[in-house]
Amino acid sequence: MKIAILGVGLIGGSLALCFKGKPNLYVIGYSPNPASVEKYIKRGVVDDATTSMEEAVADADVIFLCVPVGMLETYLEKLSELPLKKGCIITDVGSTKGAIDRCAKRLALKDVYFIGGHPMAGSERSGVEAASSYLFENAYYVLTPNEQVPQEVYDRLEQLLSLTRARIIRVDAQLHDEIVGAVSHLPHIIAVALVNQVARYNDANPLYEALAAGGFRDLTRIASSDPVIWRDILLHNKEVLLDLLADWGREMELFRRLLLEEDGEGIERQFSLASEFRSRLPERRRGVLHAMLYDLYVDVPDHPGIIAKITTLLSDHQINLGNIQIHESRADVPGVMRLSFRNDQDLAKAEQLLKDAGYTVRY
Ligand SMILES: NC(=O)c1ccc[n+]([C@@H]2O[C@H](COP(=O)([O-])OP(=O)(O)OC[C@H]3O[C@@H](n4cnc5c(N)ncnc54)[C@H](O)[C@@H]3O)[C@@H](O)[C@H]2O)c1
Ligand SMILES: O=C(O)C(=O)C[C@]1(C(=O)O)C=C[C@@H](O)C=C1
Repeated sequence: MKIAILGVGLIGGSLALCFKGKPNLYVIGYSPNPASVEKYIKRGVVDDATTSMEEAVADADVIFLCVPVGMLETYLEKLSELPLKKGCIITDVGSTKGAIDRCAKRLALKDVYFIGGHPMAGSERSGVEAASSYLFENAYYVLTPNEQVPQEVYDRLEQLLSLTRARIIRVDAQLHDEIVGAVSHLPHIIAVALVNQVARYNDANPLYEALAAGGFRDLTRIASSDPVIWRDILLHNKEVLLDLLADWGREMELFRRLLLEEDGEGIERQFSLASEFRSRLPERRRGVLHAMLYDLYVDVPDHPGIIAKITTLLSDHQINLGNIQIHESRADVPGVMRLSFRNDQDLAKAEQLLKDAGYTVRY
């Protein structure tokens, strides 16, 4: 089976890594940029790569469009003019589904099929450098086939996507945009607006930055997401987001009123309601981010070589580190290192070792 991936970035690269090396699968990547093509090959995420879209899609059984949402329609239009293998499935990974779904209907493709797709997994990072074969593990992967897609075709794509170890779910394209607007797009807007609000205060007094601790960081990780990717997503879900922002204004107004009236009970009620709903959210046991479930934090003094000391201690005891992050590393300020492990046993072993070595360990 030949799989063509157009745009081998975070998502395209992660898909490629899920497929590459599997029996009877051949993965070819496409980018108009020769330097990107070279990079895909050098990093070994694809079997081959090319700057020719014609070559990438010729005889392909499945084509994945993994470019920014704003480019998807242009790509689909280009594909509709190329000779493709009969029965070929074209799918995308865009974070909005309505517009591309309407485009596919308009193009009325012949002998090939379009099925919209959207893996509900990602990161604030972008580019093939951030790709991982674990990215989709246990995450939901939405497919939005229209009524013209035969069941057999849908099943073929579903079977291929089972290699991502994601949970495939079928959703209407418009409903997808409404729900994902609320659980993904609106949160990105809020994170960015909050960071920008604080950044303005920080211009006048840099103490804001110094005191921005866990709460601010937890809530705003996604504010570091790629500006172009998110420009396109927001513009392609405009109507839904305008309604959601109006609703958000009402949520904020409620808090304003509770404060003005010094309604402590009302404030408590809001926190209890939120906590109750949040505790019901399914745990996101997925690949790279799955490692978050096995995280611990170590306070690290500002000593030269401290990172090497900790990682050597762990590797000397055969403990595999999934990920490592330094949260603060300014001179004279103790830092916090986040260590992510792949399983419970490694986490427990690491905790004991680090404590025995005199480090302060927290969850
Ligand atoms: N980032 C996420 O968390 C996430 C999650 C699910 C779906 N998506 C969707 O996946 C798609 C890709 O996003 P990503 O996060 O992998 O981004 P990315 O920036 O990592 O990858 C985008 C790819 O498209 C290519 N590209 C960019 N502009 C192009 C252009 N003008 N012409 C041709 N190629 C171009 C880039 O070279 C890169 O290979 C988007 O449609 C996005 O909405 C993103
Ligand atoms: O985890 C993140 O960083 C993400 O932004 C992932 C996320 C999300 O909002 O959940 C972002 C965009 C996608 O289309 C799907 C998933």
